[in-house]
Amino acid sequence: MAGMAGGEEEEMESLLQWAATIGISDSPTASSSASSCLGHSLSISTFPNNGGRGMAAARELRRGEPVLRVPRAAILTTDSVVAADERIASCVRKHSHLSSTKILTVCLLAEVGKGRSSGWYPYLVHLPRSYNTLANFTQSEIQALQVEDAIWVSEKAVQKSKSDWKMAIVLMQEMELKPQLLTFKAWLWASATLSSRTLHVPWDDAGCLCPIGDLFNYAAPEGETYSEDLESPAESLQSNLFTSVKYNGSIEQFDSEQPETYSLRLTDGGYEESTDSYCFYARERYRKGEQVLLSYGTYSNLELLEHYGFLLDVNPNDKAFLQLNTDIQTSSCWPKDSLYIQPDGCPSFSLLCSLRLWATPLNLRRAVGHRAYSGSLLSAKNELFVMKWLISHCQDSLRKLPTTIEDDELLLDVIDKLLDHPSHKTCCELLSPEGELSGFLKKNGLQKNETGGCVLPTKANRSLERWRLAVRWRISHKKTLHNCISYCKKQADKVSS
Ligand SMILES: C[S@@+](CC[C@H](N)C(=O)[O-])C[C@H]1O[C@@H](n2cnc3c(N)ncnc32)[C@H](O)[C@@H]1O
Repeated sequence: MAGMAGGEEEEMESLLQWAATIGISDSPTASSSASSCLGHSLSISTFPNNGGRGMAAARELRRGEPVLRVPRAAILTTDSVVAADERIASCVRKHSHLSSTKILTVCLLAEVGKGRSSGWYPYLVHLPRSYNTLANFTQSEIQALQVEDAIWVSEKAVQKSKSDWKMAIVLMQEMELKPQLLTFKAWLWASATLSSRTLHVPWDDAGCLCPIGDLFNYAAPEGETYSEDLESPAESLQSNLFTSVKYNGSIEQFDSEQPETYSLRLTDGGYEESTDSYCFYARERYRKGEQVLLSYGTYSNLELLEHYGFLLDVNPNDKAFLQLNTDIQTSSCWPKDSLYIQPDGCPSFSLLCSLRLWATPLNLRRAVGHRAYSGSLLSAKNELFVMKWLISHCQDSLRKLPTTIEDDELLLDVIDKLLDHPSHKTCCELLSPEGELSGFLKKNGLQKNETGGCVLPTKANRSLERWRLAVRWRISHKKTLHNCISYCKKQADKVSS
């Protein structure tokens, strides 16, 4: 278990041993008496810059090769919790009007409340203690996102968590959960656990918690071919699931001697009814020691932050939305959420089409509609107008934001120093700057004389991590707008030459 401290490693060993006894395995020749469920295909390792704790290839893995199987008996779903406890079952029956995700959240808290007597205890103790999903952001951390849309999404996430908790509290009281499990803090923890870790199962929209299977970190899907029955990104978002791309084969083929079939699988994993187990496959070829990643679905950075509490510096699926007036939004029939700028600065197909139509006089729109919808340029004059409008709109948006990319990068540097060397002399030196940083320090009660030479309190440290995420998010948003300006300038030159 590369990169893990001694105690942590021992605890992890007990989880891997428990997992083996309940039939979780990364090997075709699984044995419930094995001392670990891993070792044949995978091992647990730490990837500091790529998700922290994650899965490493224990040997060279071929693309499409099965790497892990988790039997249904091991996964935690509402069904499995309820089946093991008649008292929980009867309470849940009385509250069947609650959404499946709220019920699973309550079931998770109920299992946590059982302590060592929970069948999933060895798994539950290894869940993260805290999360950085948007619902966990404080008002000042939300404001650090700077962009109105992103602030709105974050505030909505916080409000939704609060109202979900209020709706579920009666059920939790009836279950007689311990007082500390009835708090909003506990609810936030449980709902972030589900949001960031559940996998899709066909029988419950809330999904499942999958021991060991939820240790894969994320890689964005890029140019992969999905099977037709895959949920759309919107659907998978709605149900907060890892998107599990289904492989229409059988786990009977969990046999490393079938290279040709592996290359046909473009799958990460999914629940397979034929064997009643969750199965995971290598999404690409991995060398020994490399991190084995899973695609949870197609997400923009704001969506990753909302549901998983992280973002990618390079995310091919990121989207920057501009404030568009209603005339533009209604000039075509494209939905509002398809009107965005891609990370390379190129406007989305729908945005370009809408702008070209909007820039066309009303009485001529019908006549050029079919050309606009097929993605064609309408005229040099029209294109030039659209490009100039985009340039000035991006410049305006950037100007309205309180800081530049350069300011943000400097701030990020300071935050990194504070996180890396909280007890270092530099930490004290960093405590004097004006603006955002001094606001943060005040908010956390960290005046210069109070931090000299000591470690940052846990609460301040976590806040700093979330603030860092907000600053990284706004940098990537601003970069996209700058890229759009460059893209449009080039297009405008091309059209006018
Ligand atoms: C399903 S868990 C993966 C295992 C997790 N690292 C753990 O230690 O339990 C998903 C969480 O891992 C982290 N994560 C996954 N992929 C990541 C990535 N590419 N970069 C940063 N964090 C990532 C995020 O905190 C996310 O919410």
